[in-house]
Amino acid sequence: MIVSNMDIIDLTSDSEEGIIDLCSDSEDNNEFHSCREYYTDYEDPVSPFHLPLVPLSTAPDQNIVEQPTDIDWHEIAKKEYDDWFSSRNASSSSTPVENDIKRDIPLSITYGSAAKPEQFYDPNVEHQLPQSFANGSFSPQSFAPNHSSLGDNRIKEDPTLNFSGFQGCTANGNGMSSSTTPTDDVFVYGGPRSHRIFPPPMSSRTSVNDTKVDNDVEKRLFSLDERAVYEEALKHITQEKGEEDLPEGVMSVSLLKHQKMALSWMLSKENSSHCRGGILADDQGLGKTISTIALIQKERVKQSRFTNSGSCSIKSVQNIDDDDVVVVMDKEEVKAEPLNKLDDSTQLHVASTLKLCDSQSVAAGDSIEPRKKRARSSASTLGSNTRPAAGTLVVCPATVLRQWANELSVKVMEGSKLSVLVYHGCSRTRNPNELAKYDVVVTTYMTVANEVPKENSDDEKKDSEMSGFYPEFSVNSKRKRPKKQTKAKKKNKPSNSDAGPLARVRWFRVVLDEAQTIKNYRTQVSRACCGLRAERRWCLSGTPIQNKIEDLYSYFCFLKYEPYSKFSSFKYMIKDPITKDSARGYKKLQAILRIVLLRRTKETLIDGEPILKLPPKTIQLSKIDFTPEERAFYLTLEEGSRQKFKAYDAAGTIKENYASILVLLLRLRQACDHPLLLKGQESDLIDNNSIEIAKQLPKETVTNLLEKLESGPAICSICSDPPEDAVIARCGHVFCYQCVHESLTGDGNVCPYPLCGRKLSVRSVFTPAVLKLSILPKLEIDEKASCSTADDRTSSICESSYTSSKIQEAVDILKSIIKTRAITAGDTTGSIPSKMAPVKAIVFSQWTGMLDLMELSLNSNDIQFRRLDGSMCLNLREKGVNEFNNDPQVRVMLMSLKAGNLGLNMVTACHVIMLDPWWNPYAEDQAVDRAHRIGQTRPVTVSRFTVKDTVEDRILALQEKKRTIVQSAFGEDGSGGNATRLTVEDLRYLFMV
Ligand SMILES: Nc1ncnc2c1ncn2[C@@H]1O[C@H](COP(=O)(O)OP(=O)(O)OP(=O)(O)O)[C@@H](O)[C@H]1O
Repeated sequence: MIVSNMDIIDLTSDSEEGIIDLCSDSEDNNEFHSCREYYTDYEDPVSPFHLPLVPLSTAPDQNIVEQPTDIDWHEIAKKEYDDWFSSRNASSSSTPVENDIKRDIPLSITYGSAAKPEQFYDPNVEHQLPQSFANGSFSPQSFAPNHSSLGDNRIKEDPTLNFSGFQGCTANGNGMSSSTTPTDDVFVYGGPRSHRIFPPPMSSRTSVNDTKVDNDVEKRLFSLDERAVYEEALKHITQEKGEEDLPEGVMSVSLLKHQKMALSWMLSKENSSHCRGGILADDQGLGKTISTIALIQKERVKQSRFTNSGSCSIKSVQNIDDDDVVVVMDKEEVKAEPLNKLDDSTQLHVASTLKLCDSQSVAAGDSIEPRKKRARSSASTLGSNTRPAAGTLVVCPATVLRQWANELSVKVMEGSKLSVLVYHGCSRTRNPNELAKYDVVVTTYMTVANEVPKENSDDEKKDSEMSGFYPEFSVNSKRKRPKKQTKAKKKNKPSNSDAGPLARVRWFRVVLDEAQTIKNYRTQVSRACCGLRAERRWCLSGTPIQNKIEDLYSYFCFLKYEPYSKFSSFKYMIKDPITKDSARGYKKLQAILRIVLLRRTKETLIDGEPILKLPPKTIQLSKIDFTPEERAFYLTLEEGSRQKFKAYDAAGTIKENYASILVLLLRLRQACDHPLLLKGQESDLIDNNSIEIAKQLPKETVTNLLEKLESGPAICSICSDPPEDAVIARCGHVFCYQCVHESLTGDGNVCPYPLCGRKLSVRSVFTPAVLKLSILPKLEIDEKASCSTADDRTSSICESSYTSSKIQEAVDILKSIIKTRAITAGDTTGSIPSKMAPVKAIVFSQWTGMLDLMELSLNSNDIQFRRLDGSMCLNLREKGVNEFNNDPQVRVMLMSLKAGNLGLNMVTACHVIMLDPWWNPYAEDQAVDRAHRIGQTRPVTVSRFTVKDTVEDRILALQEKKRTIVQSAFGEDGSGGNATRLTVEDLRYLFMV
């Protein structure tokens, strides 16, 4: 049985028994299993999906009436028609969509009698039809919508539309009416419930200058854009969801069932013709890294062919610039270096030898021969027009760089080792040929942002800023542009020599780990990732949507998932339908996602069994009471904030004062942790190197920067919160100290502010104290951000020696954990019970100031701990994590939520304490999953702290709202949500106004 993606959408709402929501990721109903059951066991001989392309006018009413299902296809078809028709008529002026389409319309398209029907639809071309249609297995009379009831008057509304002359409506051998269709027929393809209303070809027209008709044509072309998606959906729905495995001796671990399924899906995606890659969106800790390593191994032969001879793949490579030439070079033996030699500036050679076979042997388990690469062109001949073909590039946050390298080494057997280069640090090679020598190159997002130049011109940039979207990156658009334009554009395009090595090779595959890093498509990092040349592209993320549906756009752009990789198309085809009718819009999105996204949660069942036998995770919400002094302090602060908010509200200036209001909220949130957090610790953040750099700036610049930094509330563009320990970059952008340090750690030297992309190092990011010290003889720090709310009664609680209620609660829990004798790990996963392991805990806070205060309390209680935050260098972070994982004396890990929530494996902890709630619940989920993941053998307890009757209670409620949007997009619940950043209503709620 063949269905279209759109059919799925509609069927879900009518849900007959046996028809399951294919798009949902039902927690108690495994989708693959259900799909298989349905499509093999359930036959619907008069399925709407067997619909031929039928002129509406040929459909007699009785066909509709006689349908054996309860679904009124006629009514639905009518509605579809209405929708299509009204949208066609909706806009007469040029929309961004139309503009895009105009750009993309081949100049050769002509109208009138010269029109080529195949521009729109060629019924004689078999591959355009659903299988059943092509095979003639459909029922010709079934479901032909009743044209008469579709309203001829609507057709007549637009007299310029003359559909006569369509010559191709025949379907050989399948019983369909083969008559030439006269005027005013519209053709329905894929079932009357389908959104696929393919327009007929244009008929006699005399002028191409008729704007209105041009728009009509464009609308039609536009709708045809989704044909490929539709056809892909057909494949994915009928396709058996199988499992793939690797032969013995390739990986050092056996793939779990869901990982075999992921491997099968990834293979099918990589070998499909439409969008070669996708989004693996399994929950954190389900093994996305392992599945990806398995994929690399499985496709190793193809990768080898690609890197060896480039030419075999060049035709299938998308986004190839016309100046690209695949170059193959000599490959030398790769020498081994131990993993522990890795430091920030080291390129790591993990494998001892390159062992690749020439033919299909890896998958089949044949012998693996050392690979020798032929030189087709020597490195010295590489000019700006040449790009060596390289293997797989893994891009990940700096924190997990080493973990990736480690997994690539440890999870692969000796005989199948991959050569791995950790490409990171200041002394990394500048030679692209070096990168091409490795099977896998692992790098950071910042390195990519640094090396892959943005390719849109200033005009485009301006246009983007004004219109809110980016034109397509030139790697993509260039392919479609006529040659003349390409030449003209060339002067705006950075030359190869401007780009770093990452941009100067053609990758077989690019994998973005923690792909939510690129969710803001305006950022340099997102645009740089899109600019990488690759044949296959993957996003790995347990939380691909964090705030809003637009988060997906970045991934679609990176994946070149057409037509949604253009913002205008994304908006028109995805965003707008959700705005207009969220239930239907989300259903469509689910279908679109289904083609490129595989998501299983830890609750997913496979064949009735849990996807993973993890020990249970218990979440305890600890509602803490303030002491009377803390309450008094908080109430004073709250009342002041509420009054200010009310004043903004009364003046109708909430939106204008958004940043100020966030600061009010920030203070309330911090007061819940410890009153001292309101004070700021800037005197601690004085870096002599930064002072030296600031001293070299003109005094006027320093004054301006200082003025901007102190002039008023700003929002850190990295975490979208008012900055903790605000710092200003040389280019004038303000961030949290920790956020920008995290972003620039190691080698990142691009300003992370959207659309900025200027070179930046941590030393060129200044605290107010640094700026002042660079121009003043001695520090005169303004204490205006001090604990000014404190009166005599409450001033004692604004000291670092004061243990706040939250800290006390955390310390009490930690003390009780430490008292717990080391326990034998349970055997919940079926693995061999581990030896006696001490009970350990991870403590998360979003503020480094709170971690500082926790440190003081832990020290005074003789609790050994380690710490990880965004301002630490990678070596220290890795050292801290290793010691926590391996030293039995170290019982606590203090982690910044912003820096430590991604990627890390910390299953030695079985207790997680979240000191403060964050707006985004997914950041918290990710943090918790450092401990609750494969390898965890003990039940995990999560303690989430909130202080009673404070803003924190209300944040928890807002978190739930945020979850709605993600659940809606993935079909994980029935409602449609629209949680984005805080709305005015949210703010009123938070301030209880
Ligand atoms: N089949 C397996 N056998 C043994 N260990 C496994 C297997 N699959 C995954 N693991 C281990 O489980 C842990 C989590 O796996 P992995 O890091 O691949 O998950 P992930 O989905 O990428 O997580 P995150 O989203 O947090 O990055 C790792 O320590 C990994 O080595």
